[in-house]
Amino acid sequence: MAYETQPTASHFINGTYVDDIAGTSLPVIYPATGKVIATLHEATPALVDQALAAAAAAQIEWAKMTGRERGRILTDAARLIRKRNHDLSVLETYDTGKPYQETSVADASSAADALEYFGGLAASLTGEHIQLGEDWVYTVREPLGVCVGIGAWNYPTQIACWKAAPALACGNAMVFKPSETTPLSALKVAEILVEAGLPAGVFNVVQGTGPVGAQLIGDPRVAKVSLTGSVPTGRKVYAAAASNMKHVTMELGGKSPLVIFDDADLDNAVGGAILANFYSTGQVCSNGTRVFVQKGIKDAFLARLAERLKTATIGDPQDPNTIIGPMVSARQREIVEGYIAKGIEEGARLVAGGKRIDGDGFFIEPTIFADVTDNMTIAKEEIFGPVMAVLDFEDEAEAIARANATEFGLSAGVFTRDISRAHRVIGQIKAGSCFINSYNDAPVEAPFGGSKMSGVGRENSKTAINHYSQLKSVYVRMGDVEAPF
Ligand SMILES: NC(=O)c1ccc[n+]([C@@H]2O[C@H](COP(=O)([O-])OP(=O)(O)OC[C@H]3O[C@@H](n4cnc5c(N)ncnc54)[C@H](O)[C@@H]3O)[C@@H](O)[C@H]2O)c1
Ligand SMILES: CCCCC=O
Repeated sequence: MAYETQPTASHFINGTYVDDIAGTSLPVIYPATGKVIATLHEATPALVDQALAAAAAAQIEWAKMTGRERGRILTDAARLIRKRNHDLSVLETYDTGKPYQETSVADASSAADALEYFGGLAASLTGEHIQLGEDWVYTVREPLGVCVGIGAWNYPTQIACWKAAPALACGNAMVFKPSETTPLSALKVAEILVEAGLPAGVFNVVQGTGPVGAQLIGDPRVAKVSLTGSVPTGRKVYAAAASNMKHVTMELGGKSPLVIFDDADLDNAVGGAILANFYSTGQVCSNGTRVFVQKGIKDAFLARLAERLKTATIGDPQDPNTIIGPMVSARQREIVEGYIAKGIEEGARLVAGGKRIDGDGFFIEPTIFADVTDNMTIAKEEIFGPVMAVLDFEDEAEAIARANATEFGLSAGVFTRDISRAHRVIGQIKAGSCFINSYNDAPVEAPFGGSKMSGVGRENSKTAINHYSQLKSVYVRMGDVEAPF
């Protein structure tokens, strides 16, 4: 990769880049060309052990610092990230294939938001005083210890910081394992944190596939595991963590509903459906991929959608004019193609896209199916690609029942001008992150996460602090102890 600010080795442990060529080779493929742009190595068991030992040692001193001191380092790192937004966005685009037009506004900047927000909170993380007559209890908010973060490939920089920022603010240390598909960006986050003053060992990055993640989770030094990934991986990670009673946060997949009523503003509804399906080439966990459109607006909705889709430039993701980039990998594109074939086979009406775009990169056309029914595979399973399923509905009660008929519960959206109906509908949908006349906003100030099979716990907001700290209660008796004998 002809890119001067790329990371210089595979892992970042104890404040510095390290490598061990004994680890299995991990080629990094640029999704837009299919070419190998870097070759990293998976962490060997010895390197994983080294990272955990560094984290365990560093955490003790890090937790002794005041919240204000810890917060200042995190906010300084946020400033550095913002200053280097261009370079980090170029790197994120190499890592993921997502268009620079997106990475330059949504990835490094979202990471900086998290560091800034939790850096700001760090000084105010306190316990409370509970008066009980003349006795009293005080609580102390303590860090958990060493936390493990495991990332998916769609938002590598953001995921690293959504996990690291609250963890570090609370006085924990972290070992982060990025997805093996997108290993580059988290290394730059580690480098910047150290440049901002983070003590060596507090944030470490090790590369690898599932077994590296499994070694991290199984280690007795680890107190908490936060995973962003698919439901099948979530089941394994949750089970492994549960056997040793570790804390968990699970940010998993979804098949979220977006309900568009007849009275919705047409262009806003179409815009919402675009944001809910084609951003990041459809590789967004919270995407509203089941688009329920009320019968009266359906034809106008599909026509306007088709018109707007024609204006989406597909191509070189480093070109600032490109709107839709490639899928992250050849494998992910094959999965998406499999779903498109299934949609056609099961009788959905293909109204746009559906084909791979010839060339070396992993490009595929943004795809829209209409006349989709609830029992079709494309309406039931997470595709994680640019495939929108449009389903018809008649009335509100039907839309709510069908929206909830899924094992997932990550997100949901509703478009209507009737604000009472908007709240009534969202109030009945079982999902963690919901939108009214909008879609896929994820400000750091608001909790983010899913219900049902989509996850456990929440990232972002003050709530995340509860997932990276625990309370110690101390009872103080002012009088004599009355014992039974
Ligand atoms: N809810 C959210 O916030 C959110 C955000 C982004 C992506 N996702 C979900 O992530 C999925 C796509 O990402 P993906 O394909 O990288 O997911 P994945 O489940 O295949 O992998 C996620 C991570 O888990 C690791 N892993 C795999 N097996 C493991 C094991 N046994 N032990 C420990 N770690 C293991 C992988 O190496 C990777 O780093 C989608 O389902 C998407 O919805 C969810
Ligand atoms: C909108 C941010 C979603 C993160 C998950 O993929």
